[in-house]
Amino acid sequence: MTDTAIEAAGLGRQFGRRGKWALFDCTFQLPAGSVCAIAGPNGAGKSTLLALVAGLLVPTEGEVTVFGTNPGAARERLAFVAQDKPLYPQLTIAETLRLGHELNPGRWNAAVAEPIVAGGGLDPHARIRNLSGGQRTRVALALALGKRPELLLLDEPMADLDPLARHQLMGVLMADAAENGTTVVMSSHVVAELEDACDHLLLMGGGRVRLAGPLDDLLAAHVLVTGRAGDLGPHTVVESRTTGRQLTALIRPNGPLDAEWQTSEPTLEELVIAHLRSPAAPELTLTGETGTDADTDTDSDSDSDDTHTDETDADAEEAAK
Ligand SMILES: Nc1ncnc2c1ncn2[C@@H]1O[C@H](COP(=O)(O)OP(=O)(O)OP(=O)(O)O)[C@@H](O)[C@H]1O
Repeated sequence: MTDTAIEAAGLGRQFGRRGKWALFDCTFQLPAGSVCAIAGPNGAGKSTLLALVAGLLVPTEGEVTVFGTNPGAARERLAFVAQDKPLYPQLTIAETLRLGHELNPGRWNAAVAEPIVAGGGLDPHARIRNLSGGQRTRVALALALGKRPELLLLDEPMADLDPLARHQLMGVLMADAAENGTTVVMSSHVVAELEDACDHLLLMGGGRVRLAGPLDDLLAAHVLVTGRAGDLGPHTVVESRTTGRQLTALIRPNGPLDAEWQTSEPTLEELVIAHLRSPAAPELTLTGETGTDADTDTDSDSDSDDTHTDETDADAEEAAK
């Protein structure tokens, strides 16, 4: 038994003949039972990280463990909804859920999976190939939750859902996670969507971890300051903008702030956007347990890895397992 759901140490992955690093030097810990948001710009390495944690990709360097073991050995305990939602197109929805049952003997819970499908008014006899993108997402989420995973990995799960479906399925996901203590890791570009749901944040950029830790601690480590343009002295400036004589900056205070600054705690959106605008800002990893932190300054290749990009029957089988 371990209290850590995911531990990555120096994790990295290269792709293609030119060996481009999609992810490198990735080190973080996620406590079991957390709901973690993964944010970051396109190409930041979010999907690569999720595929490594799911055991669908092998690291080029470093290591990742899931519940203290390698991801392959933890396969039964995790479910992964990949960005392209691989499912068998020729099966019906009912056959897909039956396959989920057969591939997860002793774990499968139809009472969780079936209402998710029914909630979208889907005909169980409809074939996957005839479903819309959002309808396929609903089936993929039903398959993942029906498996009763201890770790649920979701790569932009809500991207093709309408606002009502998004709201309803997010509610189902969070209620289910709270009831069962499921660890959830979810990437999204809609930061507002993550704010209410998540208690941990992993902000990626350029293949690296930029911010990692409990969300409240990360927010508390930053201050938005406004005042007459002046010296921010010993503080770490993540991003600053000047309008006339007025300066607005997101900083990490190193000591007391001069009383002349107006200060407030940033929202998640302000924190993420400031870091996205300033890719060279120092990284920050906080660990809730110890309260310690590490604050460090610090061509696309078309050769593809089939495991990661192609919608194959193997991917569909992975999704059902
Ligand atoms: N199979 C692959 N073959 C070659 N390069 C790849 C492959 N998969 C990812 N990459 C590259 O690795 C980098 C990270 O990609 P990844 O899909 O992990 O980013 P992401 O943060 O999920 O992006 P997005 O927000 O657009 O989904 C990108 O530069 C991408 O081109």
